[in-house]
Amino acid sequence: MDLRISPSRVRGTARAPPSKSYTHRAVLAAGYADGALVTNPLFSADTKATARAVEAYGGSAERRDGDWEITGFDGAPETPADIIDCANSGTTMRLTTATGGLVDGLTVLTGDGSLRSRPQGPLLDALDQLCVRADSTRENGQAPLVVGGGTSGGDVSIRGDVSSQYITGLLMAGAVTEDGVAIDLTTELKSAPYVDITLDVLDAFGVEATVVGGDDSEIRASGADGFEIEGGQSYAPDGGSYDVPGDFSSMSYLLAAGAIAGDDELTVEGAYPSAQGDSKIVSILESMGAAIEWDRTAGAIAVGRSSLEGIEVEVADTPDLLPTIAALGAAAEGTTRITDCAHVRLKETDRVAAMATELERMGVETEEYEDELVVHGGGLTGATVRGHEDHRIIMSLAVAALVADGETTIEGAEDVDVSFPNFFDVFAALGVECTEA
Ligand SMILES: O=C(O)C1=C[C@@H](OP(=O)(O)O)[C@@H](O)[C@H](O)C1
Ligand SMILES: C=C(OP(=O)(O)O)C(=O)O
Repeated sequence: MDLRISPSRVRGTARAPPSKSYTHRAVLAAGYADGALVTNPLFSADTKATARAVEAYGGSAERRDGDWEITGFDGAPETPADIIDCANSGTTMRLTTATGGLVDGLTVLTGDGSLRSRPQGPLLDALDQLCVRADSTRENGQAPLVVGGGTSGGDVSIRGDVSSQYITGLLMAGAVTEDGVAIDLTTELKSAPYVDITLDVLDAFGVEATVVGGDDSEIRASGADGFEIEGGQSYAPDGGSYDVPGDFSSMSYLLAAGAIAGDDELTVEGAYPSAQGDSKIVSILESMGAAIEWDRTAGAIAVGRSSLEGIEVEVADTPDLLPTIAALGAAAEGTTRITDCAHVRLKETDRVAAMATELERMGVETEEYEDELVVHGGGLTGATVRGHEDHRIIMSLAVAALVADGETTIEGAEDVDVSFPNFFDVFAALGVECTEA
C-alpha cells in the first residue's frame, strides 16, 4: 500500500501503543512459566511471531479481549512439530533460538528476506559453547538456523556490540538450565537498556539475574562485563499476570509530530516510566528546543510546536530512535549529528543508509559515515519515498512529510504492522491528511 501524506498540523490526545519489547519478553516468560495472563500486550506482526514460537514449543496463546492468555511449557520446551517462522522479528529469532537450545530434538528457525540477512553468528557461537548444536544452514551466520540437543548451561563469551538480543535470549533460557549460564562480554554492550527491560521482566516473573561490573549509571546493564543467571529457576509472575507498559519507540513518532507540526498541544498518554531507553526521546526533543513536559505520575507527555535546532546525539543505547531523530533533524534548523550508530545498520534494513537516501529524496542534505549520520536541516520537499519494508523508516518519513513542501507518497506503508499496526489511524485522528495513493 502506498500512502499519500499532505503537509498537516496535529492536535489532540493519543494513547501510546503497548511496548513491543516488553510484550515479546512477557509472552516468552509466560511460555517458560506454566502460563500467565499478559495484560495490555501489543498485538503486532512481530509479537505474534513470538506467540507462535511459544506454541511451537508446546505452549498456547489465546487472545482474550485485549489480553493474551498464555499456557506455558513450564521450563521444558518440546521439539517443534514444524519450523518456526519468525517473520520480520529479530527479537523473536534471537530469544527463541536460545529456547531451541534447551530442547533435545532439533528446531528450525527462519524468517523473511530481511531477517534471513541479519547476523546470528555470535548467538550460534555462544550456544555452541554450551554444547548445543547451533548451525546456520547456509553457513553464513544467518537464518535459516538449526538448533538443539539440549544443554545443562555453562560459561559463554560473546560480543555485546552486534545485538543485545543474544544476551536476552541466553538469560531467559539460562534460568531453566540445570547449572545456569555465566555470560562474559568480550566487547562493549550496545543497546544496554534492552537488557534492563529483560531484567525487569525476569524480576516480575520471580527470576533472578546478576549484572557483573557496570558503570553505575541508571541503566543497570550499561558498561557491564557480563551477566550471570542461576539455573533451576521457575518463572511465575505475581498474581499470575503481567501488565505491559506503553512503548516509547512508538511514542517517538507522535511526540516528534507534535514538536514539528503541533497546532496547539499534542498529548500522549500511557507514558509511564519503565526501563525503556527510548524514553530518552523526551530529553532529545527538549535539547532540540521543543516545549515538552512529561508528567510521570499521570503518564502523560504534552508537546507543542517549537522551532527546533539541530543537536549532536549518540544512539549507542537507543538505536531505534535513529530514524525519528533523523526526521527531526531534517525539520530543524542547522545540523543534527547522530553518532555511535554502526549497529543501526543491522536492523530490518540498514537504517543509516535508508534515512540518508530517503531524506535526500526529500531535498535534505545528509552525510553518511560508518558510525555517524549527519542531517543538514531545512529544505524538506514532498517526494515519493521508499519505506524499505521497515516500520521505523515508514513512520519517521511520515513525520517528516508533515512539514515538507508538497505531498509525500510513502511506498509500502503497510509494514507499520510490525510494531504499531494502527499508526496511520492514530495519525489521521490527530489531524494528518493521509490517503491511499
Ligand atoms: O530486545 C529488544 O526488544 C530489542 C533490542 C534492540 O536490538 P539490538 O539489541 O539488536 O540492538 C532494538 O533495536 C530492537 O528493536 C528491540
Ligand atoms: C529492530 C527492531 O526489531 P527486531 O530486532 O525485533 O526486528 C525494531 O523494532 O526496530
